[in-house]
Amino acid sequence: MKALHFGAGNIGRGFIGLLLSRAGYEVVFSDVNKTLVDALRERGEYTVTLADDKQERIRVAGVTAIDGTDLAAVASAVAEADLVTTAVGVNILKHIAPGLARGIERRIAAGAGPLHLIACENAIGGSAQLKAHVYGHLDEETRRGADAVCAFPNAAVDRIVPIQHNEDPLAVTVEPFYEWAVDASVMFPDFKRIEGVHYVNDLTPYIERKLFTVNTGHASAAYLGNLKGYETIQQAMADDALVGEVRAVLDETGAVIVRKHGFDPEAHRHYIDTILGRFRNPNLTDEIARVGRSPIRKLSPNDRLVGPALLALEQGNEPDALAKVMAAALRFDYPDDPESAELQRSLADRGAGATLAKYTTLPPEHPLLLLALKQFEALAAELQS
Ligand SMILES: NC(=O)C1=CN([C@@H]2O[C@H](COP(=O)(O)OP(=O)(O)OC[C@H]3O[C@@H](n4cnc5c(N)ncnc54)[C@H](O)[C@@H]3O)[C@@H](O)[C@H]2O)C=CC1
Ligand SMILES: O=P(O)(O)OC[C@H]1O[C@](O)(CO)[C@@H](O)[C@@H]1O
Repeated sequence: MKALHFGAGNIGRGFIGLLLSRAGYEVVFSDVNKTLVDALRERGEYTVTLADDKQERIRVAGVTAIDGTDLAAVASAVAEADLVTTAVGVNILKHIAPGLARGIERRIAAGAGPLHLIACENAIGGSAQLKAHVYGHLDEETRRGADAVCAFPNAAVDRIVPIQHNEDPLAVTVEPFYEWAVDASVMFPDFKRIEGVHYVNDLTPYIERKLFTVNTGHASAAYLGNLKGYETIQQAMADDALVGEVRAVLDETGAVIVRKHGFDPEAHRHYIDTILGRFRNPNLTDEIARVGRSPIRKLSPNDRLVGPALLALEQGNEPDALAKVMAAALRFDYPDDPESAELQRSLADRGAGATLAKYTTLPPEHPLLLLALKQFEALAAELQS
């Protein structure tokens, strides 16, 4: 069995590649990073280290790679695959779509069997977004053919994998915890189960609980930590006042999730505590620059900040703590991050109100933007004093 995985980065090697290899797949990575591709091809294996006291090292063998810029090679790999997964970043899905489309055309022409394509990105409806990009490159008849043999189950993936600073470009250190939930409701019957994957018939509660707790909490620690001059999440999480603010955010998102999906409030409190413990992991160094990266994506309407804040308002609650994190996101000034640079330019040119309206796509008078603007002004006053 062959799995084609797009993105040989931190999650690709440290999570998805590891689980697929353990499940008996030969894993073919597609990546545009030549160093990674060459090393995977030459060595055919890499090591994953678990970031706990034992520092267990796991050898992942039987892997190889193709050059993701070579459209013909990508199409061939898609044509031969038994499973396709991605961990490239949700904004990159459109760039891998042409190769997937050419491969799907070849599968249909050859009468190949059914194929699941699972986007393992931090986003709601990641695989549905991938499908829309791929279908944009197919004609009407091929789309009908693809409907019969391709399924794009959405997924929620959870494992903290910081940016790696190892001499070996393939070595990757990951937290021991992981969770991979996949929407089985759209999968073909009798699919091959992957050990470690949790198949569910309704993914929404899982992805919203994960995105609006792990990712909201992590982004909050990053943006609030950045305001205080911290460089790592571990530094930020050693600041009790800051942890109190992150908890206030997670109380707001927790109320939303518990009410919307009927989770047990006590169990959800326990989930929050576990996650705060994961952020503190002393065996990892996770940079605020990584966790806060792409602030425009993180301020978009369905993402980890605005998404739960809008739901809180719908439920009649004012999400002040979330609004403060939205305001703090505007202060995330990392010139090497293209989205941060764009946000800073917009802030300088248009001001906070218009910038928030542009990137959240909400009307300027929307109650959430008024709350975030109030928080932004309070932050500005605090920083001046
Ligand atoms: N790092 C983490 O802790 C977690 C990350 N995620 C999600 O996983 C995804 C990947 O994140 P990371 O692994 O951290 O990022 P990463 O930057 O380490 O890996 C992304 C990889 O995609 C490759 N890539 C870029 N364009 C490509 C293309 N056109 N074709 C093939 N490969 C391409 C890059 O070269 C890179 O190796 C993101 O959506 C992220 O939100 C989800 C859960 C945890
Ligand atoms: O990859 P993104 O969406 O930019 O955000 C980084 C996120 O990845 C994670 O490491 C795992 O989901 C989170 O802890 C963090 O919030």
